[in-house]
Amino acid sequence: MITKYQSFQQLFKRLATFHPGRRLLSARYQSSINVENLHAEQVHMEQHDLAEKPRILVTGSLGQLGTGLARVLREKYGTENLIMTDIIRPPKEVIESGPYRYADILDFKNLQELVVNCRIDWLIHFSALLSAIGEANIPLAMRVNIEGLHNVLELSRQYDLKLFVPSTIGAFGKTSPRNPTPDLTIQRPRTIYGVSKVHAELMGEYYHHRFGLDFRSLRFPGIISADTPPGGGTTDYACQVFWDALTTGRHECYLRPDTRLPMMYIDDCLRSVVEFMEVPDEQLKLRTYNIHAMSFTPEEIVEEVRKYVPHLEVKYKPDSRQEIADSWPMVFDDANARRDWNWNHEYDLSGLVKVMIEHLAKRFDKPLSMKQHHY
Ligand SMILES: NC(=O)c1ccc[n+]([C@@H]2O[C@H](COP(=O)([O-])OP(=O)(O)OC[C@H]3O[C@@H](n4cnc5c(N)ncnc54)[C@H](O)[C@@H]3O)[C@@H](O)[C@H]2O)c1
Ligand SMILES: C[C@@H](O)[C@H](N)C(=O)O
Repeated sequence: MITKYQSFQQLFKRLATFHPGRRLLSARYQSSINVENLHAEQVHMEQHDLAEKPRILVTGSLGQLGTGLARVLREKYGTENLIMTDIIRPPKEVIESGPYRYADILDFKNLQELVVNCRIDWLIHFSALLSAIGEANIPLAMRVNIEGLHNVLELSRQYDLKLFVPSTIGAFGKTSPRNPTPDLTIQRPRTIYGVSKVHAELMGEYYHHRFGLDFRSLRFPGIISADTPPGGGTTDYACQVFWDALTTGRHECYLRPDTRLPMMYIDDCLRSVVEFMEVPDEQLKLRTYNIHAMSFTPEEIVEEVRKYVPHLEVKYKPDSRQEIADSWPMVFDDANARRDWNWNHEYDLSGLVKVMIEHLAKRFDKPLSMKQHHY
């Protein structure tokens, strides 16, 4: 009856390798004793498995990164396979774009129910309080960033989920080498955000070694996007400057003009998550990798924006975010990501400015003039 596969074990092994919910299959096949039915079942399971894509739950999906990631993942894995969650009342377009559920990262039972009822295979954990907003509400940041992480780690262990938790340039501090900052070095951040991210990196690595959890993390630079506004970080100025350039023509920057930080355009960031989640486990030498694209100062990005908006006026008025920025990497060393899973960015500073200006010009209905693209 078993034609292509020599034995029951061989068939089970093959099916188990390409099914994301390995435990379910293993339970099903271990308890199956009707060898007569195996051939029919094999054909059925293979068809099913080839068509099957991972079912993914994204926490904190209405933030700067989540909405775009949901769009990208839905294109790749199917609309119904991606469940967006957050504690925010969703706008109409989100409700119309696919499944959305309320999920507070502090409510373990509710998350558990979602994982079970929606048959989740991958969990992408985006809920967090970012660096500046975290300093403004440390008790809440500890709950969301640390207790929240404990919940997703436990859920992922119990249900054998592949877990992605982003880390950040903020996971380093003044005592880390800052130009460039390698993957493995001193990490003594001085923000609750950074401390919670180092905790996440270490806990994920621990769960990986202790329980075999497929934990993956990328340390993102500051992410720049035109769709959803950033959520209270230290790198937000690099998004705001575009809005201001195309609306008021005036920008007040809360960092000194020479503050150098690593940055990345959102399309590169979202692509990195998709590519990284698909890398075979045995190819990964680390559970957390730095990824880099470009590095610039406020005065450098302003100079580039002025190529499109020459009348842009900028004032510099450093505030408490300056101290945070001064403790972060200036340039990320991402050689390991490039070597182990072929990470590569597409957007440099001029590419970033061009695409941001094009997006926002459309949004604010300001057509690009032919002459040097100036407004
Ligand atoms: N944006 C960046 O520049 C950047 C850079 C490095 C790393 N990251 C990381 O990427 C992830 C996403 O960042 P983002 O920029 O989209 O952040 P964001 O602040 O824009 O979004 C975070 C989301 O978490 C949600 N949230 C807050 N409390 C919650 C709770 N109790 N339960 C469930 N959800 C809750 C918020 O409603 C929000 O939608 C974060 O982990 C962040 O640390 C972001
Ligand atoms: C860098 C990143 O983690 C976030 N944008 C912040 O500034 O807090």
